[in-house]
Amino acid sequence: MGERDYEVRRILDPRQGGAPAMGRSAWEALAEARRRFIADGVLLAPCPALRPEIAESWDRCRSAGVDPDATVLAVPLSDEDRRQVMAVYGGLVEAARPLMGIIDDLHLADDYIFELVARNGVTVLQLGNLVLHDVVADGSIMNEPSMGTNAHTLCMRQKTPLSVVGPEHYCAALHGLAALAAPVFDKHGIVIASLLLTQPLPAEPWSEDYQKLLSHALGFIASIASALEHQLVFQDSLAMLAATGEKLEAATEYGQRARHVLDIAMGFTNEPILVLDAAGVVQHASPEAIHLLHLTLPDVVGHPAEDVLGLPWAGVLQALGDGQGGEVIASVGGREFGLRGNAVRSVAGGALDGLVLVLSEVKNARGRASGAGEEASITFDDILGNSMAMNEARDLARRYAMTGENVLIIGESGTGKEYFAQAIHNASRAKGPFMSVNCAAIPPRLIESELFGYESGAFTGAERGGKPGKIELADGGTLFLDEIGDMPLELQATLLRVLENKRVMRLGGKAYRQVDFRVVAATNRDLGAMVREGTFREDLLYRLSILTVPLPPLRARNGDVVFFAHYFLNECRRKAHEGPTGFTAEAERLIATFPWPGNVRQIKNAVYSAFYAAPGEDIAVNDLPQYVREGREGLFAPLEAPTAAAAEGEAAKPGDAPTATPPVTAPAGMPLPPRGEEPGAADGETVSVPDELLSLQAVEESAIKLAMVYAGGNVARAAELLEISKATLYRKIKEYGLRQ
Ligand SMILES: Nc1ncnc2c1ncn2[C@@H]1O[C@H](COP(=O)(O)OP(=O)(O)OP(=O)(O)O)[C@@H](O)[C@H]1O
Repeated sequence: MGERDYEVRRILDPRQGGAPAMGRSAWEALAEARRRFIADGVLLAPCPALRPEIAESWDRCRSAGVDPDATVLAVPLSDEDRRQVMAVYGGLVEAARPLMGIIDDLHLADDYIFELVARNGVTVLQLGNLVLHDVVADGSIMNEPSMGTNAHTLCMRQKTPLSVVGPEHYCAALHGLAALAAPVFDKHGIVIASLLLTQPLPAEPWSEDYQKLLSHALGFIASIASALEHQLVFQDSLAMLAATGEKLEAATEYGQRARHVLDIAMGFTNEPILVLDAAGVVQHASPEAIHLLHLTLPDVVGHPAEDVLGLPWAGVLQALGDGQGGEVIASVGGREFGLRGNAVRSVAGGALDGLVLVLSEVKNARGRASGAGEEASITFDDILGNSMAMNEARDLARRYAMTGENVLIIGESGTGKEYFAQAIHNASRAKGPFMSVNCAAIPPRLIESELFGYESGAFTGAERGGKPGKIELADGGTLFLDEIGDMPLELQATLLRVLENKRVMRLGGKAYRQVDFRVVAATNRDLGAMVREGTFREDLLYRLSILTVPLPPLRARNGDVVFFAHYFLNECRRKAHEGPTGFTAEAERLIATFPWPGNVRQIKNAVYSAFYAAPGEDIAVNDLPQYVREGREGLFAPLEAPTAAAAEGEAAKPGDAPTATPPVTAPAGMPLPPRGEEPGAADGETVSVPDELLSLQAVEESAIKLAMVYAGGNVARAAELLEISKATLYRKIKEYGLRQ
C-alpha cells in the first residue's frame, strides 16, 4: 500500500484519472489510430484520445510480435502449474471472495466477469456471468505478450486503476469489451494481483452516461482493491497474533512442565530451599524448608515472602538481590532463620527473575555458635605465646587450616586445643557453623544421637519433628570432636564412614543427607597406645591424624609462662578496672619455675585467683594458690580449709607481703573436695598430695570450685573467670557432681 500513488476519490472524476471521457469522434479517431499503427507501425499525431500508456503498450505488443487478429488469446496453463498458483494465492482468494461479491448486490452491471488476477496473469477467482470462452481459454495466462494491451496487465504495470475499452485493446478480439482494473498491493507496497471487471461494450459506448458508469465502476473496483489490501493486513495481524498465541501457549506449557520438574526436584534435596519469583512470591519450597519452618506446603507456596518470612520483599531484595552472598535474618513462629540468597537472572546483568533462598536456623546460620552456645571467636591472632615451640605449632596449624583437610590436635589439658580448633575454623570456614562435641562430657549412649540426630519417633523421648545432629548442623563449617579418645568404639566405624562419604542418616531416618564439613579432633590421650590396646580404631586414627598439630605443654614453652602471667594479670585489671598491677620478683620467679601441669588454663586460673586475693600493688607469693607456693602441681589444697599450721607457715614465708593468705572457705552450699581421697587428710594433718590426685580432671574440677568460690557462687561470673560458657560450666558442675 505504500506504493499507492493514486486516491480512489480522484478516480471517480473521469477528468482527473482512469478512463478519459471519450466522445464519438474521439472514439473513432482512436480506432483509426490503432488501425494505422497495426498496419504501418506509426501513430497518427496528434490523437488526444490515445493515452501514452496505451500507445506504449501497443508499441510493446508490436515489438513482441503479438498477433492483433488472433482469435484465441492467452497461454494455456498446466493443471500442476495452476495448483501451485492456487496454493500461493489461496489466502488472497479467500479474502477477496466476500469483497468481490458486493458487485452482485450493487447491480452495477448485468453481463460481467469480475476476476482476481494473479500477478503472473492467471485468474485465481472469477465471478459473474459473462462467458469469454471463445476469446480467453479457461485457466490460461493472460498477459500482454499473450493477449496484447489489456487493463489488468497495464494497471499492474502503471500501479494505478485504469480502464481499457474497445479499440484501446491491441487485439481485435477484445474490441467489444470494456475492462476496468485496479492493482492490489501487499503491505510492502508490492503489486501482487489485480481486480479486473470485464463487460461487453454497449451500442453507444461514447455516450456520456456510459462514460460516467465506467468512471464509477472503476472507482468501485479501486475501493474493493483498497478494502482487500486492508483485509490482507488485518489477516496478517491475525496470523501474527495466532502465531504469538501459539508461542505463548507453547511457552506456558513449557513453563508448566519446567515447574513440575522443579517441584519434583525439590523433593530430592535435603537443603531447606525456597524459590521466589521476581515479585517475591514463593514458587517452590523444598520439604526440608517446610520442615524447618514448621509450616505446610500450602502455607508457603503461592504466598508472598512478606507473609511467609515476615520480611518486606524490598528489604530482602536489597540485601540479597545483588548476588553478593549477603544474609538476612527472618523470624518465623518465634524462631530465627538465616537466609542466604542467590539471585537468578536469565540474562547476565539483566533484570532479576527470582531468588533462591537457603534457610538455616540462626544458631548455626551465623556460623559461630556451637551446640553449647559457645562462639568460635578465636583466631590465630588470639593464640598467645612467643616461644619457639608455640610459634611452630601456630605456623603448622595455620598451614593445615588452608588445606581444608581434617586436623588432629594433641596436647595436654589446657594447652589450647579448643583455641586452635576455633582458629583453624575461622581461618578456613569462618562463614560456616562451628559445632563442638565433647566426647568425654556426653554419656556414651547419647553420643550417637548427638552426632547423627534423629527423626521423630526414632526412640522413646525423641523430640517431635526430629532433631538434626551436630554433623548435619556443621554443614558448611567445622565439627570439633573434643576428647576424640573417648568416642565409643562401636561408633568409631560409623564416624569413619561419615568422614569418608560426607553424608549422614538420622537415627530412624531413611535418607542420607550430604554434609560438607571438616573435622578438627582433639585429644590429650595417647591414641597410638589406645589402638594397641584395641580401644581405638586404627583406620579412624589414620584418617584423623594425617595432619596432626602437637601442642607443646607450657613447661616446654620457654618464656611463655611469665608472659602468660602478665597477660592474664592485665586481663583481670581490664575487667576489674582496679587491683594489682604486677608481681613481686619472688612471685614471678615462683611462677616461672612451677611446672603448670594444667598448662595455660592453670596459670590463668592461678593468676586470676591471686589477683582477687592480693591486697597490694603487686601479687606476692602469698597471694598465689597454696599448691603453687608449696610447689605442688594441683589445685586441690587451696580449697581445703587451711590448717592453722599451714596458714601460719604461709604467713611466715619471707619476702612476701605481710598479709596472711585469705582463708579460702567454700560459700554456703559449695562442697569441699572429697577429703577421703587424700590419704592422711582425714586426721587433719597437712600431707603432700599424691600425684594421681592431680589428674587433669582434678585440675579442672578444682578450677571450677575455685572460680565458684571467687564468684560467690554466681555461675555466670564463674564462667567468665574460667572463660567458658555458662552452659559448659553447668555441664561440668553436673559432671563433677558439684552443687552450685
Ligand atoms: N595460646 C593461648 N593463648 C591464650 N590463651 C590460651 C592459650 N592456650 C590456652 N589458653 C587459655 O586456656 C584455656 C584453655 O584452652 P583450651 O580450652 O583451648 O585448652 P584445651 O587444650 O582444649 O583444654 P582441655 O583439653 O582441657 O579441653 C582457654 O580458655 C584460654 O583461656
